[in-house]
Amino acid sequence: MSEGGRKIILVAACALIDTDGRILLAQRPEGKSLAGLWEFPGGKVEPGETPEETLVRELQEELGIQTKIPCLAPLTFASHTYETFHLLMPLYVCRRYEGIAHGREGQAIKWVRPQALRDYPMPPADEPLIPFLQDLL
Ligand SMILES: Nc1nc2c([nH]c(=O)n2[C@@H]2O[C@H](COP(=O)(O)OP(=O)(O)OP(=O)(O)O)[C@@H](O)[C@H]2O)c(=O)[nH]1
Repeated sequence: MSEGGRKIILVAACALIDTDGRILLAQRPEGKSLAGLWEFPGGKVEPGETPEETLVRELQEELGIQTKIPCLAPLTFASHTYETFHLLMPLYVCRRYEGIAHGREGQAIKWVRPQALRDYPMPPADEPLIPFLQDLL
C-alpha cells in the first residue's frame, strides 16, 4: 500500500505548561501500542467533536484537570505515517487550567523542562514537535 492508502486518524494533543515553563508528558501504559513511550496528553477526536472539545474531555479524563476551549492555543501539528494508519495530530498549548494533574488512568506523568524533552523517548510522530516547544518556551 502506498503511504496515501492508509486511513487518516485525527488525534488532538496538548502541551500543558506549568508556571515554571515545564511541559507535562504522560507515559503510555503497558498493553497499549507504543507502550512505555512518553507522549502529550490527548486522544482521538470522536465523531461530533472538535479537537478542542476532545482535549477538554481528555485532560479531565486522563489528568483530572479542567480547562476551557479559549485556553487552548494551536502551536503546530504532526503528520506521520505509521504501519497501519496515517496520524494527523494538531498540538495545542495550554497554560490556564484548574486542578493538579495526576495520572488518573494509572499512567506515570512527568513535568519536563523544554531542553530535557529529548531525554524522554517519544512516539516517532512527536519528535518533529520538540523544536517548536523549545522555541516557544
Ligand atoms: N495522545 C497522544 N497520542 C499520540 C501521540 N503521539 C502519537 O503518535 N500518538 C498516537 O495517537 C493515537 C492516540 O490514540 P489514543 O491515545 O486516543 O488511543 P489509544 O492509545 O488507546 O489507541 P491505540 O492503542 O489504538 O493506539 C495512538 O495511536 C498514539 O500512538 C501523543 O503525543 N499523544
